[in-house]
Amino acid sequence: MSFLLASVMPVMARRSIQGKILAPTFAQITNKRVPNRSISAFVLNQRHKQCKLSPTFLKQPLYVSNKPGDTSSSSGAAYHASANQQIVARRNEINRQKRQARQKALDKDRERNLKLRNLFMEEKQNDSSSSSSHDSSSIPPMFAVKVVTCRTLRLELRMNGREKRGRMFVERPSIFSAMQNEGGEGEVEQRVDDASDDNEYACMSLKALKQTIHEFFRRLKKSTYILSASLPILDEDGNVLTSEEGDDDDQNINDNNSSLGMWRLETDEDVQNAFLQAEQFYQRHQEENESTSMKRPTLVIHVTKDPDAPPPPPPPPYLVGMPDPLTSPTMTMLSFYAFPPDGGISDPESTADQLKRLWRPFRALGRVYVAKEGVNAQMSVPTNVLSNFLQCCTVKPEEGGELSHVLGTYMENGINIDPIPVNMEEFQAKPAFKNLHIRVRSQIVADGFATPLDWQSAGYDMPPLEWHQKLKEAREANEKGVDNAPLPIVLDCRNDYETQVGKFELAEPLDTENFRDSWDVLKDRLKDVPKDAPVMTYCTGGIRCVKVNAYLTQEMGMTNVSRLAGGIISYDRTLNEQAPAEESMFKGVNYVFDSRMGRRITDDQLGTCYTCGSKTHLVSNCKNENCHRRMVQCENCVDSLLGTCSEGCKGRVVNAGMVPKRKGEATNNDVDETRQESDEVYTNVDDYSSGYSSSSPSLFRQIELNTAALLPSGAHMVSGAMQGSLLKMLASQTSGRVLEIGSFTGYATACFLEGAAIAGELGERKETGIGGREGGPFVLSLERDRRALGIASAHIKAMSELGLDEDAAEEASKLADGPIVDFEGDSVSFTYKGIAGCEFLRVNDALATVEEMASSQSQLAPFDIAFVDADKTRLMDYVDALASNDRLLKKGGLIIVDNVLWKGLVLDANNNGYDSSDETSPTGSNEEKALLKKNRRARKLAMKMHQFNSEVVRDERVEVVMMPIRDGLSLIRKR
Ligand SMILES: C[S@@+](CC[C@H](N)C(=O)[O-])C[C@H]1O[C@@H](n2cnc3c(N)ncnc32)[C@H](O)[C@@H]1O
Repeated sequence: MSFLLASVMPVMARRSIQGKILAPTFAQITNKRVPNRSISAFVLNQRHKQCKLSPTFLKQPLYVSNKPGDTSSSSGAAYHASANQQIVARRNEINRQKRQARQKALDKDRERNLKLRNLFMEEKQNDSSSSSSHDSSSIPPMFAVKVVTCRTLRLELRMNGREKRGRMFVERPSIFSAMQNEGGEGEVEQRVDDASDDNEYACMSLKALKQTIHEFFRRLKKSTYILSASLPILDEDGNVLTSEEGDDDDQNINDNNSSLGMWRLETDEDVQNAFLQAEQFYQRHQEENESTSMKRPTLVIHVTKDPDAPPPPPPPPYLVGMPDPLTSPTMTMLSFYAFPPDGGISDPESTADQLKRLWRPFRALGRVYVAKEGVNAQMSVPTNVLSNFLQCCTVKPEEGGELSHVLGTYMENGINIDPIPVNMEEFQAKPAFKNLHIRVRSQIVADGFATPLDWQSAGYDMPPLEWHQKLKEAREANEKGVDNAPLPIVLDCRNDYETQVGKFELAEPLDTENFRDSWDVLKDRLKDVPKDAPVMTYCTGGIRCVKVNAYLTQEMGMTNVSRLAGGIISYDRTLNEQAPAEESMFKGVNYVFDSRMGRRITDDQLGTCYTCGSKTHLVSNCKNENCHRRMVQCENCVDSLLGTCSEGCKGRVVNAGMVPKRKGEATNNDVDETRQESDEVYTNVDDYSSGYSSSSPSLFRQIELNTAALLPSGAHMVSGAMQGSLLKMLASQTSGRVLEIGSFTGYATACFLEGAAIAGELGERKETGIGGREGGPFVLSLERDRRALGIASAHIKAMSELGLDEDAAEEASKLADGPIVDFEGDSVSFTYKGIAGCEFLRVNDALATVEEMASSQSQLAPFDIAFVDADKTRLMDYVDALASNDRLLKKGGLIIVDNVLWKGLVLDANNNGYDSSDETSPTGSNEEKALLKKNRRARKLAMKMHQFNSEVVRDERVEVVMMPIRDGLSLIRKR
């Protein structure tokens, strides 16, 4: 009977089935206190112990270990790690090949440019030494070629600017002089055979000419065209006249109208003849004109659409007559997922490419995951092409469809379409998505299973109206107290923050922080429940319930399992469309995963404000970008805490120049539309200064996102964009040797490494090559937490292999799927841009290691910068160790200490000191002050920080500049 009781728990119950508090009040949070004395005793003991435990540093081998993790374990984590590794390996290989090809092209370009530059020099010399009589030996070593494209090609290939026409230079090999001298055109045929080695010259072969043209007009590669040539038309000063747009009428050229002085280039011989004619024309012109602007032989090449080329295949029927998506007045939000049968998708990479190609014409935006098991998409599509888009996803191959093996009938419950399209202006002001990201993942919903279940067998897919009826009946039976009625167990399979603001009546939240945690909760909840008990599950769009119900039926043997078809989104829409008079059984807000963060279904306020405990329906993310906590927060607290989650984060935003959103960036606001703020206007100088600082590369943002996903409680510790950019810039001004104390997830490490590489590239490269312990640009980062190190090293691995931009960010984004792979061993090393070394060292206690480094005679070359960002209670000890030894930190080197403003609380510490009477009787009428004072630990640490600041500024060995950036950064220069 207990499960029946649980299943009818009152909607507003504050405890979940796990007994967890649904949303802690501020008092609950701050009541978790650690007795003061035990903190300092613990620190002292640890330090004492760890000094003895940390002899490893000097024995560390200099080795590079990028080996993949152990996948021998049979756990779900191992399975996904191994699947992920395969994808990662493949992606890496593709990227490596792309990089190689890019590099090859660049090298070729560079070589060519160098050659041309030399030829120009030669030309100049010839010019100044040549006599006024123009013999063939004074012919400049380059031809000028004017390339003009025809109108059809321009339109077809959307060519613009310099792609329409342009001038290029091609080398004139010595063979040309020989041809001229030995009888001109008639000899050409013979010459070509003799000069087969010279076929790489654009003036000698059609292939080489086309290749050269492609280097300038890259889009031409996509079309079939013909080449024709003509001699230049000169004005009276000998300037080559530019043809007007439209001169190069396709018809004229296709007719090969020799009266226009053009001739087709179809063979190598044609090409050589054309260039010979250009040269003869040049010589004649030189002889006839004493002074002329024509500097070198010039040929005009006309590129025209080939009339005999096969016509392009007809567009698929769903594109025929499609309106221009850019003219759509609204955007429609939609979502769908598919689990194709028979082993799913055999090649997710190529399916992802196919989706990109097929969806490009619709100008759709969104986030799409493709994995072997299927596709999961959340998108915004211009409403005027919505029906075309839907057709593209579902139409059969015989009707021109290409996606029916992946989507089509395998799309569970079709496509969930939001009934109310978003006005385009509104959408642009606050875009739900900014791009179309189609990403390959090991799973479309990370579940943590060792082997995938059969997703085709996942219980009954209950239509929304039937679901509605069932819930109504259950509510009635519950109210009447009908004992024997088989009340269903209604399970809300979403995470805790989603259920906090809205759920179905009678539903029990699983209250997980992560979907992967669902299985233990389900086992526990249903352990005493008969196998045939009715279980109804739901989630936002239905995809998670496919997995939950597959688990319930296949792993737990439940026989009467159903799920809400299309999830809450479909329920909401169906009820509105088909039974608008019915009262919704879902109350509150349906949390959604785009920047809207929620759709309000009823006015009920189910959420409990994270900060004050009052009722609300608002969901937001903390405005402190280093925290970004997702939370339920009432309007009053949003106002008083300036959209942050705590006084600490508010302090950061107010007191420090931390990075709020950039100009034009989407905000993750609450669901109340009236509360949106303008992205265009800066209202404080911190926002303004970050908005007008150079933006950070994508990888850095991804490191923040990964940290928020994997180690959310520490997300605020990440240096962040503004501070990170400063660290990078400082490192770039030194010789690039940085000691970081406290790596965490590698944000600052990545910034320093970038700075070190810049320093390495600018400075004189050391004989030793790549920087390392013994010299050169090098970042050594110390950390004790293996989980953090696992993540940090994955980030730096992506950076060293793929750089800092989209590719690296995409690679790093895969980490967010988890699981966290703990760092194994003592150290790992990387090389960035072939010049800067980076090493993570796992230590027991960073201070002990630093002291050891300072006192030993190691081979370690001195550092330029030491970033002290680990434990905050022994800062002066770190400064002592670093200031006392020039072999560890150079004379004149920088010690950078983070968090010196301690959320602004150092002001209190400075003015009032720490008074323990505050603990029992907080004073002051101001609510903000009262809340602050409750945070005893923060205040004690602020006191410590204030003591450090006071001590270090008086220290004769150093000079201090304290910067109010982010949480306060002190630059301490060793005199
Ligand atoms: C504030 S975070 C570092 C953030 C990082 N520097 C960044 O900018 O992204 C502090 C890190 O120091 C580590 N840490 C704290 N005390 C330490 C100690 N005594 N020895 C080594 N690491 C320590 C913590 O595990 C944590 O990962």
